Amino acid sequence: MTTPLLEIRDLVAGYHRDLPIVTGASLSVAAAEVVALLGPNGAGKSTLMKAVSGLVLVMGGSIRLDGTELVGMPTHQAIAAGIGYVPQVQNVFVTLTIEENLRAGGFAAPRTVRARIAEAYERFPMLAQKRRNLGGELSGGQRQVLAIARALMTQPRLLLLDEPSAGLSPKAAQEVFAAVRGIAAGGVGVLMVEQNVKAGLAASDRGIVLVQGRPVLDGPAASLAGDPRLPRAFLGEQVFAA
Ligand SMILES: Nc1ncnc2c1ncn2[C@@H]1O[C@H](COP(=O)(O)OP(=O)(O)OP(=O)(O)O)[C@@H](O)[C@H]1O
Repeated sequence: MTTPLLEIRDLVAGYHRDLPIVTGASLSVAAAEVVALLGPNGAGKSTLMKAVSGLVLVMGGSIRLDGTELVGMPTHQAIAAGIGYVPQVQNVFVTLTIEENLRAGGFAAPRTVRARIAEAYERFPMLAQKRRNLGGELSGGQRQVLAIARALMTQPRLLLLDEPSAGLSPKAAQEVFAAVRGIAAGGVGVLMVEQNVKAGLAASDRGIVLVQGRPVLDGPAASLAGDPRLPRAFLGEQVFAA
């Protein structure tokens, strides 16, 4: 079997040493795969993403990207190793132009910024059209696209998206999901937290349900969408992986 792009084993992480939020999570993401990370409010989805990005305390376990251990790496090193992270809120600079936002996203690799911006404009023509507009002038969906394009400026191998469809109309959400599929088609692995279970799974290859800090279901998106254990897990019932 080939090594997955991201391999998390027995991860324990949180904000205080004596209060783990992620309580022993194991999961993987392959290159070119979109994985939806689902689960009830407070399950620890965002905390898990932050652990991969080096933004919270890791008390145990391992997080490997293409075999390289990320635990203990500061965020800038995790980015250099191939992690791209789009947080749920405040993910664009509202007082900077679109082009300045992209430039800021490429700070870690200044020599390739121009080429990356050209790529971003090719992938997302809307950003090229609005390059001189401020981030704060974009619609919600356009902001998400900018936030994703900004994260792509460092050419990540794994993209972590925290609720990219939050607050968007169904049409805008579909546009963001289409962009995500396009990015994965280029070989990038995507781990995406989603509250919108149906649309999130429809845009993903696989789904993982996190409850109280650990995955309780993990399977192909299409079969998980119709799995009766899915709503039960959200309601707090104990479910067991098949
Ligand atoms: N900065 C923080 N300091 C301390 N505790 C926090 C912090 N951020 C989140 N938590 C706690 O961690 C737990 C999990 O939060 P997290 O945001 O990871 O859940 P989630 O599954 O992403 O939920 P949601 O869908 O509501 O965003 C919650 O109990 C929350 O109160």
